[in-house]
Amino acid sequence: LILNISATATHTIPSTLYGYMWEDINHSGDGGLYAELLQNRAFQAVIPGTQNALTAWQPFNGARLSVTSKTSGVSPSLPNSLQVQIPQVVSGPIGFENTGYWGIKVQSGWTYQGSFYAKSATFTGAVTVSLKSAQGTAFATKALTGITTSWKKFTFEFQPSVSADNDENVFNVVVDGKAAAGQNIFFGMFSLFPPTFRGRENGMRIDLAETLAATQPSIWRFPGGNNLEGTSFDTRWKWNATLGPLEDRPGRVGDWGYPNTDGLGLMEYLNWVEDLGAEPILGVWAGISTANYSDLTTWPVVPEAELQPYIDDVLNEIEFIVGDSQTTDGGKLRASLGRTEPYSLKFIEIGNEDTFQADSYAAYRWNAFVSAIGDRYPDFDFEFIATTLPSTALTPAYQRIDFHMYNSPDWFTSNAFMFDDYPRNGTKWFIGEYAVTSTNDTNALGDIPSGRLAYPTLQGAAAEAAFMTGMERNSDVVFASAYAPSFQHIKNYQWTPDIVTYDASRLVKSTSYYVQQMFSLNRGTHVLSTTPVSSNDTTPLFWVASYNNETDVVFLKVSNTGTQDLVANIFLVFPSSDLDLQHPLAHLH
Ligand SMILES: [NH3+][C@H]1C[C@H](O)[C@@H](O)[C@@H]1CO
Repeated sequence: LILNISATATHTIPSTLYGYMWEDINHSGDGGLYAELLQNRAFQAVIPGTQNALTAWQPFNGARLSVTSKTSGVSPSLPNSLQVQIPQVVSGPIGFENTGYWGIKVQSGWTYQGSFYAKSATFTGAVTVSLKSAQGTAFATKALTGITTSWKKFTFEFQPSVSADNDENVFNVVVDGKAAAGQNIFFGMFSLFPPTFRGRENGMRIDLAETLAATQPSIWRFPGGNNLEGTSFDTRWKWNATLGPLEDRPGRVGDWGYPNTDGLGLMEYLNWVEDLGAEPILGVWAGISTANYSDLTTWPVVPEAELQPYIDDVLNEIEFIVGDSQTTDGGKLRASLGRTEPYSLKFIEIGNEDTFQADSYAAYRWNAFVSAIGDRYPDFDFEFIATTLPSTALTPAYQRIDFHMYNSPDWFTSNAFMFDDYPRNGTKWFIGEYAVTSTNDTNALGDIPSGRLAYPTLQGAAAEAAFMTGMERNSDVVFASAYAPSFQHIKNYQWTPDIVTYDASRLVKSTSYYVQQMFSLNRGTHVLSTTPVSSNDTTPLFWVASYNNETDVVFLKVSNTGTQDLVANIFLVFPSSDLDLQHPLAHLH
């Protein structure tokens, strides 16, 4: 392949071009990026007496465990407690254990910080907590005393003496059998954290956070995705239920079939986005919930006459994020939670993938939210992003639209040029979710036997790269993009493929991860046009040239989607007329 790269820059490349879409799916948040080690830590969003109320908890040495709301909970937001009944006849330590999110990493030298609430009408003895292997080896232990008849919070920290050689470890809680015989003890709101990314309290798991940060994302779309929407209006993601002390966060049943602790809440997300140096793309709830995936047309929609409370909710969420800490309620609340300075917020996405209820989106929902936000915040030049079909006419007309692409390698390669002749009329696209999901050209979201990918593949990553060259070349109309979904806990997931797969202590970066990293780390500021001057067949090759006018570097990104072991000799040819030594492109890196 011989390419002519023009020395004249075409358009600028927006700084927001590469980043992530994020929602708690596949235990990407709880059990993933959010560093809490104990699963079902506060018995949130579970029904006492049902099987899953005790998810991740198990008795030790014969204690009888049950989740109850009959006794007052740790807080109004956390009505459920763990009731531990100690048999009449028992000797030795007795209690219960948490098995974590399918394991707990035990690392010597780490300081683990933990807490729990306890009360008992009769028992006043010591409670001993420890990290233990499944075989009973204790790595770290702490005894706590002072249980009273009313809830009391116990905090502790400990350092494992040695690292465990696997993740089959438990957080073990015991009392002395003789001292507790025949008695009831109640526990609630457990928490156990390892060290976190940048040491942030209630923060992120270091290895996973570093993996995402290492791709230098410049946008972070959150909190969803379907997980924004809720399986009912009342179980939608509620920004104000994800703030403040963990005792004040009720949690919810997420849209992906497991309870969300909401410990990774709005402020944790906004702090994380700042740590990444990225722009938040805030998804706001827009009046539909995902009742069931089998029939998308039945998803309930808030009638126009009942929309105002949800609009007010969004206005208050935005005030919490950007409001003045002296003069606005939202800003004062934010300051009271430790953040005086407003967060930066530019992009607001109205809803998520609202293509199944496009009529109500077009008829009133889009307009209602955009107008209300614009009226309330006239001085903020928010960029509103629509999430319905691009063909849907909206009032006001959308300037930016989020469209999702999950398809086969062939679809991505044959659509790599879809934006080359897209009208330049001011409308800009956010490919807010995309991935090669299947080798099946006619059913990209089927099951594995029908071609669905369990994990990203080299073929898929090369096809994604081909498509990305098109997005970058046309980044005057594609202002942002995000592979999705991001994370997958190998022990419990709902969607494949995903860009990073992990368990309690290890992670695997996929081929698609490295493609995202390559495109994101090697960014030009301007696109350069190219002309192939070779005669041989270039169909399997896709490329984009760019120039960074700060570092004075020319980038040429090439994807070889060919199946043969095609060797591409790439010669960068500059027309001699352009090659005056003063020209910024003369110093080729
Ligand atoms: N159905 C996909 C589209 C939706 O927005 C996400 O929640 C899902 C996986 O990323």
